[in-house]
Amino acid sequence: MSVNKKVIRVEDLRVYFHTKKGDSKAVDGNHFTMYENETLAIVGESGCGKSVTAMSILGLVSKPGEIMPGSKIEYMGNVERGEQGLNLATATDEEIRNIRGNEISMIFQEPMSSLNPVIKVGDQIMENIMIHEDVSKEEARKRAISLLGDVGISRPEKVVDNYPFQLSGGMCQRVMIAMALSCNPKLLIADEPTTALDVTIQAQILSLMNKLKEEKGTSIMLITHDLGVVAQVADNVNVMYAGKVVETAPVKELFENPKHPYTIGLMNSMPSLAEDGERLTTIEGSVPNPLYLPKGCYFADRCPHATERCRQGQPTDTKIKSRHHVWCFLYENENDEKVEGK
Ligand SMILES: Nc1ncnc2c1ncn2[C@@H]1O[C@H](COP(=O)(O)OP(=O)(O)OP(=O)(O)O)[C@@H](O)[C@H]1O
Repeated sequence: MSVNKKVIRVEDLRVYFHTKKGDSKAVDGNHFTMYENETLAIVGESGCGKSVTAMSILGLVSKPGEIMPGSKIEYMGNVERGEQGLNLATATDEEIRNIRGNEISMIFQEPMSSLNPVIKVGDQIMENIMIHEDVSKEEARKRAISLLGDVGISRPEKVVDNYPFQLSGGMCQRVMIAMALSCNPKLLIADEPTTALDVTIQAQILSLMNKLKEEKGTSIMLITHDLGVVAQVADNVNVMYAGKVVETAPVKELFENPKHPYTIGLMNSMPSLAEDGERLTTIEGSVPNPLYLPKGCYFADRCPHATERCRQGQPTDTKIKSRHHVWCFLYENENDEKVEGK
């Protein structure tokens, strides 16, 4: 059991895109809890609903998308202020604006497209500080320089007056992180933050995120395809498939004792996890179209263990041990039996 405080609790989150062909169920019953001072990695193939989950927390789902009634994204930051938890799924735009960029902030994969090319990077950081806090321009500039230093930018007093195009991709990503950190967020959402960067910069950014968690107690959601990255920085992992979490566990437990056939498939297909000379396998088939989801387990068509039962109904939560849960019929009667092949 974690002793850390809860930062966000997601229950039955459903996000549908209402299209001409019908409802595309991008997220369909997602649930998880995030804690202070912990990094939760969300992994899964493209189209599994990772980014839409993040966008929901940030109140950035727009039409034709809709966070469906009954969904709960309870933000606990308010509880510390003596208020009730705020359900971000139903909060007003104003309530979300007060929190976004401030208590909850985000870094995206493409820093260049998130930074404004015609505004100096320092001014962009200062603006974010001044929107949320009552500080003078001088004070905000001092903070911007100090933040640029914190994220490992040398000569921050010079870089503060640079435009994004004068900086490399890695530097821009650091600027984005500085901006995301400018208001000491309780929750940082990082969506593939290192995918576009070379390995050296990637390692630096990941260690920066670790430092942030340890020093400030920030709760971090890391969205990634890369299980190698997960192994380096995550405390807990949610494996998502077709809009749902299919397995959740502390990182060491997940790597040592993966249960869901999809998790095992992902691990067997990761070059970064293979031993030298070990043959990589791929998971045949593809993620189902969220417009046409099957009646039973969404993974059944690709699963080597699928039975008729799996095609007829949805698996429910099986607890393997504390904080390790799996949604798979293989485990419904037995608590700790391994799937062959791992
Ligand atoms: N504006 C939209 N209209 C219709 N469907 C959408 C829209 N945005 C996202 N989707 C659908 O939602 C599903 C989940 O997308 P999402 O971007 O969350 O996946 P992801 O797991 O983050 O993938 P990736 O790793 O490629 O970023 C996808 O099937 C996608 O087609």
